[in-house]
Amino acid sequence: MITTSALQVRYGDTTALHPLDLDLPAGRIYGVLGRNGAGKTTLLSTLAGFRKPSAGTVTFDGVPVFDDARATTRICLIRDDGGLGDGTDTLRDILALAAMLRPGFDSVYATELMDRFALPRKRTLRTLSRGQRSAFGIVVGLASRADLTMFDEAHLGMDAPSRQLFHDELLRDYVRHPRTVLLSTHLIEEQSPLFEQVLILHQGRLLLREDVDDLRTRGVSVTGPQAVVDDFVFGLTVLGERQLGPTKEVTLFGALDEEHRTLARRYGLQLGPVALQELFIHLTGGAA
Ligand SMILES: Nc1ncnc2c1ncn2[C@@H]1O[C@H](COP(=O)(O)OP(=O)(O)OP(=O)(O)O)[C@@H](O)[C@H]1O
Repeated sequence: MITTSALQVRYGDTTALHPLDLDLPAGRIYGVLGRNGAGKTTLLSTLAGFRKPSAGTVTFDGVPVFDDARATTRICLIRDDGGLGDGTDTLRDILALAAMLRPGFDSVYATELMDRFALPRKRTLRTLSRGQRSAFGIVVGLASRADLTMFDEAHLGMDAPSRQLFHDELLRDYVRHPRTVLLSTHLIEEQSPLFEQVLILHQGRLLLREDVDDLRTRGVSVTGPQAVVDDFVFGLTVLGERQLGPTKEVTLFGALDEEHRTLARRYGLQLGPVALQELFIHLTGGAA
């Protein structure tokens, strides 16, 4: 269990995290969402013990994470910049170092992943492309098998097939070796199938924490002939709309009451799930 108590982080005059009390039980995959500057990187790097809290505490199974190897050897944070040295080491050397430092590191699995991502072991990190560097970070993050594994926008620059491989591998390895995973991302629709629970940060505060399945019920899409849909949604909170010829799809915020469900059936309107991204945009203040 990772626990924060009145955790606060300031950079000079900027408060990146307002006092935050959070318990994250082990053995789940959490999505950490938030707009630019919401505090995601600050939170993850503080949970990893990379950054000292300005106030409050972070503990992992009761051990303070900052400057305590009992906790930090069990935690792995992969950042969008890789964070794997100055770039002059070869991938082979970085993997050897990770194997030395991390008690759970699986070198056989790392080799398997290196092949699957087609990464060249003898090259230095700085000679890799952006996407290859990210893929290498993913290899280190997965093969570390750390009890708390965090990926902070770690997929940056990776192409769609590589990201798919990352997601498939994460789920496959998570089932074999359950651990706590935090994924910070702006690719909400793409990564949401991985999440069990979502944390939304907004302006340095925890705006929402909810199981993904519950979050999805906070909205509904309505599809049907334009005029009928327009009548139906009058007075309701519209998040977005799409038109395809005479058919219109409107995304609504809030669960529909029984009266509206009956009306929808009567008029032959289709009700469906809503994209998490649309809910996220609405909850964090709209597209403006
Ligand atoms: N080293 C720093 N010095 C001063 N302010 C900082 C520093 N790092 C972050 N901040 C500020 O703290 C706030 C939170 O930043 P953080 O990087 O945690 O956000 P984020 O949610 O990860 O954003 P993004 O999605 O853009 O990566 C922002 O207002 C940011 O400008």
